[in-house]
Amino acid sequence: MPILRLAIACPLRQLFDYTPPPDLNPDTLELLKPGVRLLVPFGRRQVTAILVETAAESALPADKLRAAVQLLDTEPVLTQPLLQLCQWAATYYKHPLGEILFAALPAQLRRGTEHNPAGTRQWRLSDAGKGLPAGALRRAPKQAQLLSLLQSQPALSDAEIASQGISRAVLRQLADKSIIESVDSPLRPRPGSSASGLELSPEQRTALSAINSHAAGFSCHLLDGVTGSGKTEVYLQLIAQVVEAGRQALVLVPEIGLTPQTLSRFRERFDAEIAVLHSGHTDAARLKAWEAARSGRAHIVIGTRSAIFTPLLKPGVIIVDEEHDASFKQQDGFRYSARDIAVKRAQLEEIPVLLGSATPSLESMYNAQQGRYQHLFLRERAGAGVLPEIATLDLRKQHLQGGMSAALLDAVSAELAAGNQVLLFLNRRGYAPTLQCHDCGYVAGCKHCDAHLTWHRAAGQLRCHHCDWRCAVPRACPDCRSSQLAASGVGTEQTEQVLTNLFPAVPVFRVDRDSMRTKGALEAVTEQVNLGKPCLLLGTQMLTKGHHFPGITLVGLLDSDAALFSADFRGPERMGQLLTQVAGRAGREDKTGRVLIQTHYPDHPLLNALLQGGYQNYAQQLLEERRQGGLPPFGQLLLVRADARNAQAAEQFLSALRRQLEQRYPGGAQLIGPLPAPLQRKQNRYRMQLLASSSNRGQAQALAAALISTAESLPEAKSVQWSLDVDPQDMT
Ligand SMILES: Nc1ncnc2c1ncn2[C@@H]1O[C@H](COP(=O)(O)OP(=O)(O)OP(=O)(O)O)[C@@H](O)[C@H]1O
Ligand SMILES: [Zn+2]
Repeated sequence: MPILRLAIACPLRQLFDYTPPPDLNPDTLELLKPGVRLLVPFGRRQVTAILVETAAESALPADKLRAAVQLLDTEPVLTQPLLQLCQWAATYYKHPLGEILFAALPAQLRRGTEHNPAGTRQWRLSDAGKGLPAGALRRAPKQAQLLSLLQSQPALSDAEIASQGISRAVLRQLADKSIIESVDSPLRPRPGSSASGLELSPEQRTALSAINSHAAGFSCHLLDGVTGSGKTEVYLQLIAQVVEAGRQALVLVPEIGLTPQTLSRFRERFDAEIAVLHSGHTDAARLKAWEAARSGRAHIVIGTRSAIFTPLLKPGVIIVDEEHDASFKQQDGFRYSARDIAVKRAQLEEIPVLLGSATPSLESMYNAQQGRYQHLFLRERAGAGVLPEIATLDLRKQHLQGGMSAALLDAVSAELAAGNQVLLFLNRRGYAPTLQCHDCGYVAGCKHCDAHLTWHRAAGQLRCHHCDWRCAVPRACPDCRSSQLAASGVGTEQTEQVLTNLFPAVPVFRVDRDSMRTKGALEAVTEQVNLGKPCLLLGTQMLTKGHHFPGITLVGLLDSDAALFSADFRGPERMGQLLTQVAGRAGREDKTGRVLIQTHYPDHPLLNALLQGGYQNYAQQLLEERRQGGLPPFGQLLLVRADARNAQAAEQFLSALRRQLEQRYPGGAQLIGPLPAPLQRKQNRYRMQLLASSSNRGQAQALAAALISTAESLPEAKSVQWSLDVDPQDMT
């Protein structure tokens, strides 16, 4: 009997040994392939487990080994390369494999429901079955009937077999005799499955053929194309080729990029099955999409971050759109980068991967410069579009209405009068970021976090944007009883009100998390805007990605100052990306566009570098600074976070961790901290950090392993919650 080495969804970084279910007959032992699920006793419960490998013996004594209860699958739910990918991720991110594998499964399969891909599984004759003569198995008429059916047809589904009055028992009997075998419905090439694409520009053609010249085997390409340069068109034509060759394309988009507009662009182009994986879907819908991907029925799989773990029968290409986007990094639990995992997956699946962006991350830029990725450029806008002119508006000493200067408002009204559309960007929702007492200076703060409360005027509430705590707006100052409570700062709700008053004749569409909460709200706005009539679009980050509004000729950025003074070392990179992406919404077709950036610091060196040199030169300058600072991509970072009910406990844990590491690895690593997190108290927990950096990857991996084993052994760990973030993106 083989020993089954199983992964179980629990925080332990180990596999668990079991013996096979006792009632499994010897012929079905071969069903025990890595990637199948089993039901096993675990403590006093029964849980679902995934077979990772089999072994001849176990380190446990035989009487300590427990038997699995039931085999749940006849086919592995995770493909071999995917299993390998998860194992790689467990090692790289130092995260328990069981949790990673179970996160990769749809919820229903995690719970241990038997997996019966009804209607999708197909059966065909095995080689042994093909060797049988017509009319064989005469003594078992039902078996003979199924055999003869399969002798006349290449494959039949479960449903088709059942419709012939043949029971599952008969099917099992033939399968057990290895006369028939199940096939996942083969993906057939779909020639002509796509409506013909646009005629590519020379740059687009060069990019596409560069990717094609590597089509067999692994290769990684960075498609670095200015906003509106037709990157999506390159993806679509690449996907068409992949689908026509009978393979599947996996497309990752940022969380807010998976808009109905994006999807309809794919649906219009392809007469192929598209599976969409999105956290907003119900469990049942997710399972269906996942199954379509795994069985090979779906030709195209589109999803956000976690879709990178979707099993594919015949992968042909992986595309990561807006590869710089922060939402590709998971910020809690299993803290992985879907972009980095995409590259690893392509390597394991031996297929090309394409990372696309108008504002590539410094990591990808550097990888391209080092020759690890092939750098492909689209320097011009596609079709008739030209890149917009960008200028700053000095806010100093200006009178502002709803956060807008007279100069900006003049520009807005001129565009509207000319029949054009305007987009205004303000990355702050609510009416005002703070409510302040004019008499004593009191500022309303969250009870549970070190943060100000945002005033949501329409709702009559103050809300914490960190923990979502809410309370009614006080009538008087809680400190001095004065009634002089006033808004300080401007949020989208306030700007919307000002715009509605100033431009009563044009519709104002506000797009932020509050106004777009209801299903279909964003579609409704997009539809209105695409009618092309003059309108004002006002929004947060939600408006920056995946949107193509051809009628917009003016983009205004209301407040760019906050981004200039970020505490995070990635702040300048994010600012450059955000400004470039927002600006890129202007003048996307035949109309030329203009961008106005409001700031109190028109001479700020970062702003000037970006506006004068464009994102490419700006990024180059930032890379140089990172090199000098030994920061990513030149060094690797590991961030240990700890939080506790009191600040001392978190600090003591991290100090102890630091001391131990210094003793064990003198001179091996640079450690900074423990330091308070930028938001030190959140939901009544005190948060501290210890940052470790290393100049090479091998060393960083060894250090990460040491961090984990040391932290797990510290007695101080009992009173804190802690986690390790490998390649942290957000240091808050
Ligand atoms: N070869 C082409 N000929 C004519 N028009 C094109 C061509 N390629 C793309 N376009 C058009 O140009 C516009 C912008 O293209 P697309 O949305 O693909 O750009 P993008 O680079 O993906 O944009 P983003 O800035 O949103 O990342 C679209 O309307 C598209 O239909
Ligand atoms: Zn709070």
